[in-house]
Amino acid sequence: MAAADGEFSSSSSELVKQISSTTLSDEPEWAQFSHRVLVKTIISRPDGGVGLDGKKVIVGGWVKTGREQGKGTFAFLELNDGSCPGNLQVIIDAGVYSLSSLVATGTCVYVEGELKKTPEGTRQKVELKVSKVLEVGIVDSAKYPVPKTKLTLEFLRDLVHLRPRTNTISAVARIRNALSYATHTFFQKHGFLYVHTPIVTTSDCEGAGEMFQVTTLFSDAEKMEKELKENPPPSAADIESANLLVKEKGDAVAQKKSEKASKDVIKASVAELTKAKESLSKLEERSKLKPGLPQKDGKIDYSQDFFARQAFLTVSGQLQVETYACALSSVYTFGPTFRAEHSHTSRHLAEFWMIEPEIAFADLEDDMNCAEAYVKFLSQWLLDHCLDDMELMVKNYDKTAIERLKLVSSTPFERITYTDAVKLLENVTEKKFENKVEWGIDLASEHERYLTEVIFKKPVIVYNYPKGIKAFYMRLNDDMKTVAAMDVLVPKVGELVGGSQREERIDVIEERY
Ligand SMILES: NC(=O)C[C@H](N)C(=O)O
Repeated sequence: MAAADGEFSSSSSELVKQISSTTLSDEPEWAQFSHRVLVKTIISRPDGGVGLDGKKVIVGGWVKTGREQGKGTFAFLELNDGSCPGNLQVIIDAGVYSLSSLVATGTCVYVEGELKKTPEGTRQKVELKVSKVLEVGIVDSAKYPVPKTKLTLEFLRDLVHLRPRTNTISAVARIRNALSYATHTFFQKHGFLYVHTPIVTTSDCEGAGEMFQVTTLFSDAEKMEKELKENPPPSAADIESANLLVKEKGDAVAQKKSEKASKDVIKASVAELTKAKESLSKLEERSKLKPGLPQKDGKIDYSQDFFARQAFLTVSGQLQVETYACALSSVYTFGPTFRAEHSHTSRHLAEFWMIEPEIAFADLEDDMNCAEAYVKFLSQWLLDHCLDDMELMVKNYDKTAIERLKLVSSTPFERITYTDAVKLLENVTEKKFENKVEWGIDLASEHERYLTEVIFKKPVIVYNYPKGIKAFYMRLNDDMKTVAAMDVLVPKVGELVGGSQREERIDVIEERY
């Protein structure tokens, strides 16, 4: 196991070492599908871009800050294109373009120029001296709502179209992107197949949480109400007269027949009767329309819903992906999941993305090895690929984030049975837990964090949980009291991963279900 972990964590840092030790190209890296050079490929080079001194490039981005200088003879722009948190410093002479229309924060610019080494000691290693402004999307600085100053995340919720331009939201987007890519890289590298499980489903897994219902009954009912208002249903009198008309027309046909009228006359009379019958049945059909939700036996009639039964947004793709594991062997899902819990904490999101691997021909130890290797791989990946964004997180949100990534990526996780973990927690005297510790309880977040942060000071895997607090599909251990389940706990978060060995004995699972 240690060998496997070592392999995962070193492989991505090895890659970074290899990249940085190779000779840097002295040509800018032009984007493949847009006519420009990404800012990241200039300023994030190990030499800070110095090797590109004198090279012509085109860049595009949005001005973070801009200022006119030298009594309006030139302007400095800090240009960000989202490819990395850093900005490229851009200098434009007044002779090249009207400076006042470029300097407002948020202005979109697409410019051509030459990269120049900056004097020793300046923060930037290179800057762009613009020779031509190719495009400008101007901004009215009096109205632009995302100024240089920090805005609260709450406030940014109302600026949906502009918030990706803020340091925080763009860093989060890059970090999520990196973690998604790392997730696929990890599982693909280990031969797992990516399976898409349904987002709309009738299954609630093991009752993992409250579900959001997916239904068209409400919009159908609203449409119906509107329609009935515009076009009221027929009254009893309308139906009565339509009935009378059918009767009249029927009598007329009989009359014509008894008079032995010509074929054409009878045919015409029958056609009138058919018409009267059709309009009666239409009226009868419409008279059945009722506003509100369809009901049957005092309950909502889901047979009239879109799927002819109740459907929900998925809380977990596990049960569906298990069916694929029993045909394709090791598989994983990675997609959005939804929980309608009215608990508004950072631990309870209504919508989140979940990775659910299912490993064939494996036991709990394989499961723990996989979880540990995956968490280490992601941590190392962030250190290797998103250090600049993580530094922003450390500065503004979470002082120890990088320290913890280093710890998680490099330290073997402690493994302890639930029973031993409870014993350790029962012996704690220096702290009073809000929730009493005793064998059989579901460990609360305070217990999990105490184990990982105070007792072990590193990630911990707790395994073999009491069967009473775990799902029916987890394998019953020989002690008949615990199941082969495990949770990975990490400092400051608590539970990060949960998993188990599946019960393969049909009689045991049937009894527990
Ligand atoms: N809910 C969990 O965390 C357990 C996980 N679904 C499992 O596979 O065992």
